[in-house]
Amino acid sequence: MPPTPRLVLRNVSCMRNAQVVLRDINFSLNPGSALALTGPNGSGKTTLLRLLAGFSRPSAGVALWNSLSITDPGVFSLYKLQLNWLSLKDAIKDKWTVLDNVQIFELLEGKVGNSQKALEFVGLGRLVHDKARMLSMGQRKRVQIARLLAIDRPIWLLDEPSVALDSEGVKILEYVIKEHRKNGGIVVVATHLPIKMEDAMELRLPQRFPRRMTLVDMVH
Ligand SMILES: Nc1ncnc2c1ncn2[C@@H]1O[C@H](COP(=O)(O)OP(=O)(O)OP(=O)(O)O)[C@@H](O)[C@H]1O
Repeated sequence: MPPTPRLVLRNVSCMRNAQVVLRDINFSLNPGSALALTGPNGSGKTTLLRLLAGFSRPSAGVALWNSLSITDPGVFSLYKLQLNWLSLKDAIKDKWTVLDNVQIFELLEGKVGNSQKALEFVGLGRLVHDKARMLSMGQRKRVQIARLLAIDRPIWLLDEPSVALDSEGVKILEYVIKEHRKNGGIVVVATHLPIKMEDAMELRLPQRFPRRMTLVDMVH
């Protein structure tokens, strides 16, 4: 018997403001697998990530973790401890040091000793004692990647993780995703920018509303 997929979306649809945002989405993710969510602005990538995080419920269909519905209260309290969430809202406290901004997540996780190493790994070793307000946008994104490493939970849900990263930062991101998958982690990335993830599935969400033809469409 093949193993039960860890994460499954079955016939999932989602309505927002009386409009269908997602229609009949199906996929399964096993330990070590990755999914790239792509599609135009407004096609529902973040909405789908939020469903996977259990932040909202599907209007139809079901999201399963180990065959259990993730939105059932008893299941969600365990499932949420499996998740690492990275989004454009970085939850970085400007008045805290760079190290504190990672360490607080590690401490809340009941762990110690990972934050400094994680920050060094993402290239912020020299800045650990600086206030976070000094960081550039790309450095703030690196802090978020350091949190992924310091907390080290199995399911990573990443919304536009490479925005603002330079080419070295993108390579670091690709490397940590690869290592996480080698250790049996699952990675779901919503992105407009190419991120190399070997053997990743791609789900391209369709344009929600047919657009009028633009000058760019006419040229092509
Ligand atoms: N809470 C909400 N209430 C109403 N509509 C919403 C809500 N969240 C998202 N939407 C709508 O759902 C659609 C999909 O939004 P979503 O943010 O998921 O798209 P996206 O593919 O992530 O877009 P982008 O590439 O611009 O980040 C949009 O039309 C958006 O306006």
